[in-house]
Amino acid sequence: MFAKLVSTIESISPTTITLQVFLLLAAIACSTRFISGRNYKSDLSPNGTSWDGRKVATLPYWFPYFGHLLPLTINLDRFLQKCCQRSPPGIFSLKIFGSKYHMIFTPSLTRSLFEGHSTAISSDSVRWFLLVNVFGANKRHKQEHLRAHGDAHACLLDQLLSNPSEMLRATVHGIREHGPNLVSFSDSIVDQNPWERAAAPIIHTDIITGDASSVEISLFALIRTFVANVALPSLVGREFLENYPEILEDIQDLGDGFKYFVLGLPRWLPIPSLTKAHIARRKLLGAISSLHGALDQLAAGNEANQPWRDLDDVSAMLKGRHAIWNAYGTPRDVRDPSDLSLLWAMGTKTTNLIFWILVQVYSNPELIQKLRDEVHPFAKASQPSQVFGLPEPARLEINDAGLVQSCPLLKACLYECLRLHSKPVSMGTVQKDLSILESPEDSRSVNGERPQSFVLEAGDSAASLSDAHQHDPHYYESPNSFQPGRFLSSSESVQGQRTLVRGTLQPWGSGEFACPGRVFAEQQVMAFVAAILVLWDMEPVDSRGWIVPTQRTSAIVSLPSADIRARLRPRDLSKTK
Ligand code: HEM
Repeated sequence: MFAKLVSTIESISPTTITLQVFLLLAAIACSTRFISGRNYKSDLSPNGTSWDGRKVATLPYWFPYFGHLLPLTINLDRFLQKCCQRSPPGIFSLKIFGSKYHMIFTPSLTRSLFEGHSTAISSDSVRWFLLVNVFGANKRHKQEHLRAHGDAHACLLDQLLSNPSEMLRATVHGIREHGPNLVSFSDSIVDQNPWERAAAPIIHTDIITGDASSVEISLFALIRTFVANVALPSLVGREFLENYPEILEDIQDLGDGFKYFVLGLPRWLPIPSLTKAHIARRKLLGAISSLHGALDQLAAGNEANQPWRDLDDVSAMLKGRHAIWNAYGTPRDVRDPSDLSLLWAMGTKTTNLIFWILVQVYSNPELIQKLRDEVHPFAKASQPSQVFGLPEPARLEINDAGLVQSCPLLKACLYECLRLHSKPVSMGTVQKDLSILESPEDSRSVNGERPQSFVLEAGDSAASLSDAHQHDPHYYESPNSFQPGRFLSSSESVQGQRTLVRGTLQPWGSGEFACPGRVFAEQQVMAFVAAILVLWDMEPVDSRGWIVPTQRTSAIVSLPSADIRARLRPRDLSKTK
């Protein structure tokens, strides 16, 4: 009997085995697709005659257990976009590794979940997942992280949501000091500012006078490096950037590997941006660890160790969290990644956003004039008279509170750029069965039927895909064009101004988990943009005029897919009001 079995197996050629395995897999895939497709159709039809308490339909998939993993890995953005187009109810589910992920892209369903059920949804596991997978925390120390997290997060909120925060004051001080030196007109690398060196400057001279008249630069490189150089010291102190001059490249490399970290791809895969992201993360964590070591020395009453000398300008937020972690005995491999997540947030999201606003605004001469008129009372540039025949740099005054309170058009440009160029995501795990409800407005806009409610079960995960809503023509007319006016009220307020109306846009995420840096981010973006507007004229080098670059996805705020060259010249301040 045994001999017969062996001879039968031996008689099967490897080609036959491969074919049989292939046929078996194809049969499994086809039947999985058939069954999941049938379930999808039945879940899409109303629950009996009722639109209430519906199950969320899971999109059909081919492979059991892995579910939608493959198309998500191949092209995450494109796949999610197609899923949204296929899902009339504004919500759909995906299966990954046997778990259910509800994806919501209708504003009222998002609000109903993240604001209406904030106690029934937890972001702890998502937050921990990102801290481990993206920022390199040690997964064995989850309990230690959870013990200190409440206090460390409260310290962060306390500092970032206070108005004006210490970090905003430091940033505005930096903008005042360095804004007039965005480009220095110096052709010696030694005399150029770090942000100019990153932007490959070429100085153009006036044919008649022979004087330097404008500087040609790579705009994204200039703005990113300038903003980061001015803003990051408000968090980690100036010495951090002096001791680690390559920090911006490392933050950028970490950002480029973000999606691979999220997907949990192993380090050895031959993907160049994944390898670079690992190296960058190790260097960044090393730099933060060194700073924490110096803070430990100070806390123990000693001198800070080399290379640190003066840590007075390190933010109260960073020092406060450091003290909290010391009190809890939180291990280094949890606290360093936590601070890295902050450094990354500050070194990418606002820098990218400021670039997009400047490109959109400078490409519209009428808009730029309106903005300059609006910000004039709160961002004033003046030219001091020459001393001993030497030209003095322009002087800048900024009233950040005035900008935020009284410049609705500038704020509308900020929100319109967030709508066009950001992909905010809120995620959480459902803790107990719950039901989320669509608003009548959304049901009219999205599916033209009566409002529906959906049931989510404990243990499922849920995420809001605001990007789909941000480009939905049901909510935003001509959704791909830049129209800041859509965020302004149609009538004027008592003070004779139109006011900002954010409507259903939620660029900072939703509910309790929304971005804790939102107040600070909005204030600093407005201060940077206003300062550049009042100090600098800008024109594109491309003879076709300003061309807003296409975007490539980065976590939250997109990157331009290619940089653009622009010419900067200081504004003639004698002619401005
Ligand atoms: C244009 C600028 C920014 C945008 C569009 C933005 C947007 C977001 C979004 C959508 C989230 C996820 C919220 C959620 O889960 O619902 C988030 C989280 C976060 N953001 Fe921002 N953010 C910006 C700037 C900043 C800045 C400047 C900081 C720090 C100073 C910051 C710190 C954080 C932190 C720490 C979290 C995680 C919150 C948590 O773990 O609960 N963000 N941000």
